[in-house]
Amino acid sequence: MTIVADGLTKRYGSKYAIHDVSFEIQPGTVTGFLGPNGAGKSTTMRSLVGLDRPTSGQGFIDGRPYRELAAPLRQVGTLLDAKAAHRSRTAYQHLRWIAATHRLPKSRIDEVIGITGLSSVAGKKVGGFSLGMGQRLGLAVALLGDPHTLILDEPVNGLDPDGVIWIRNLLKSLSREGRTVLLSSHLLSELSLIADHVVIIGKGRIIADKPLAELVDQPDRIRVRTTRAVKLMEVLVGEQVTREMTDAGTIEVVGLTSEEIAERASRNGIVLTEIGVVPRSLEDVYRDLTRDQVEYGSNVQGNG
Ligand SMILES: Nc1ncnc2c1ncn2[C@@H]1O[C@H](COP(=O)(O)OP(=O)(O)OP(=O)(O)O)[C@@H](O)[C@H]1O
Repeated sequence: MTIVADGLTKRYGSKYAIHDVSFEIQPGTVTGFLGPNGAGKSTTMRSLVGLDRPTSGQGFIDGRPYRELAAPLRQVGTLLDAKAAHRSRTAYQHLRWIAATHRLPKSRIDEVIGITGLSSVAGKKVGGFSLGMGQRLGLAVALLGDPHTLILDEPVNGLDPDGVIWIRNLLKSLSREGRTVLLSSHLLSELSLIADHVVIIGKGRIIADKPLAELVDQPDRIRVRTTRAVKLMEVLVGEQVTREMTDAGTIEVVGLTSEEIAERASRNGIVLTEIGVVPRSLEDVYRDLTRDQVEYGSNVQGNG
């Protein structure tokens, strides 16, 4: 019950939207798919389910190309365009119409309406839905066939804080049932709460594919504060040491332990006013990995 991308490549003219993208997404995990704008997340996900035709390479769901699945909705649920519903249909009609294509019972429609919290608006026209309601309806469609595999493009987008917590719990419980969940998101802090595994794409190529814990398990970054930061910078040199003055009195060091830093400072008569380990977040790792991969970045430097 895996999702496999095998050398997926999609070219528009001379430009590669994705280039030789390969990965294997395992059941029982939530995998986050990350990348800057235009990196190729949607193209990859769409290629996996036959909505984009790759120039070369292939996607496999449960060992088969999507088009060969006998009952696709029962095998893989997708949320790839939340606005795909017909605006003049009600949410219930939209679900009933899709359920009919796979001979799914009406009881399942009621179930997914319940799961996605749409009960009070099921009779309303989709055209009047907010982005968040549209996302919930898109998820209801994805869950309709009770599939073992889910491919969701930005499912958290537009949800209110309660909705964000709801989807976090939903996706975690689906993965605990042994299902395979692949989702893209720009919300890194949220993703670090949901995902067990992370795949990062930059400029159409995979640049990381690791368990989240491994990805953020980097050498300790030690933050020290002192009134003599310039002098301390001179003292903290070494072949494997990188150090950066993050503001006037603060230095962040990688490659030395807290003890080594304190010892060098003391030997040189420098008083440290603070010393501690800076935890690495998914956001830090992501920014390091994608620094050169941003296609539509601004030139304005943030403070962080
Ligand atoms: N129909 C198209 N014609 C030409 N180029 C395209 C087309 N669709 C996508 N692209 C290009 O392919 C690249 C990948 O786009 P894609 O939408 O997959 O990125 P993404 O990672 O999903 O971006 P975002 O985070 O902004 O949604 C981009 O450079 C985009 O401009």
